Amino acid sequence: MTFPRFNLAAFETAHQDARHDMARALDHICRDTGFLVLEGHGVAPDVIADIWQAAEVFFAQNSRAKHAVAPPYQGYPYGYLGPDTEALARSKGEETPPDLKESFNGGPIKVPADACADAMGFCYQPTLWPDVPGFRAAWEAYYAAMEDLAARVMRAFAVALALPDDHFDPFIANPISALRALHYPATLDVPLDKQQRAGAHTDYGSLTILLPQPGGAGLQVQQDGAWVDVPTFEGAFVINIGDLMARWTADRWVSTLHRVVAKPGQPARQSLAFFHQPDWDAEIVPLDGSNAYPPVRSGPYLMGKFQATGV
Ligand SMILES: O=C(O)CCC(=O)C(=O)O
Ligand SMILES: [Fe+2]
Repeated sequence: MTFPRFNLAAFETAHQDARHDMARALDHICRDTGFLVLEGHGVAPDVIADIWQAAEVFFAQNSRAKHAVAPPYQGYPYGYLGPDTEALARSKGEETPPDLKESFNGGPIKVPADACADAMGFCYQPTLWPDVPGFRAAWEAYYAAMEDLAARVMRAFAVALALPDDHFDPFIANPISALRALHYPATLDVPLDKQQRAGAHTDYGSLTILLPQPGGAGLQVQQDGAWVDVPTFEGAFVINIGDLMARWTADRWVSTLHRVVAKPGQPARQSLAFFHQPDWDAEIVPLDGSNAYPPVRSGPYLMGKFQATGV
């Protein structure tokens, strides 16, 4: 399969017929694989290089330094998760050994003044900043760039769904997205049975913006029962649809099962995943007017999903 690509800047500047054709192509991709390579994103190379390097420095620290920013209690959504703490396949009810990875997680930079108590107790808990020079500034700059980019992608999505381009704007005024830096240590031996770098799962939210290790292999999507490699392109992101968007579109669009495969002798791999999530109170009702799914609020929906993956 040739992996679908979409150029956001070309879409945004296209006129009438060309724009319509691109929107149709985007709709097809989201119905078919729900994964695409995003070009023309306009994120400044410095913003990417700075967070990439800050994450490398963070993960290169010893375990004690990393655990200094571990979640203070179980269920705290942010901080450092060491090896043996997460198995993503459990979100699909599959019992597997823990994923061969470690991660650092952070939440929204701005807290709205009227956030409710449940939101304050979950997604608006503070990000725990590691003692790595320049980390916080690099992280916040990248997070802000991802928030802007996700809003632009949501506009393209609206057009692809034959809606006004600002349709989603009121739902993503104060998004509760999370940013996750991932490090997959080099694999020496054969992993345990069913053990992966990231077990097969779907993402939870509206869309994910992934920056994979340049030239690195391992991310795979399931297509017709087979695992297909996702290619990496220098300077491009990988975008995928999450469960909430599939639900929003009444399953017109697919939230595709994916994993990061583990094999013996792999070099270390790093990636950054931005999980875009509409405002806590955004009510997600099927866009086609059907009753395919009852309404859910974005925040409680996310909280419910979050609980299943700890080991
Ligand atoms: O690291 C990657 O390439 C993908 C990770 C992923 O799918 C996730 O964390 O949800
Ligand atoms: Fe994922």
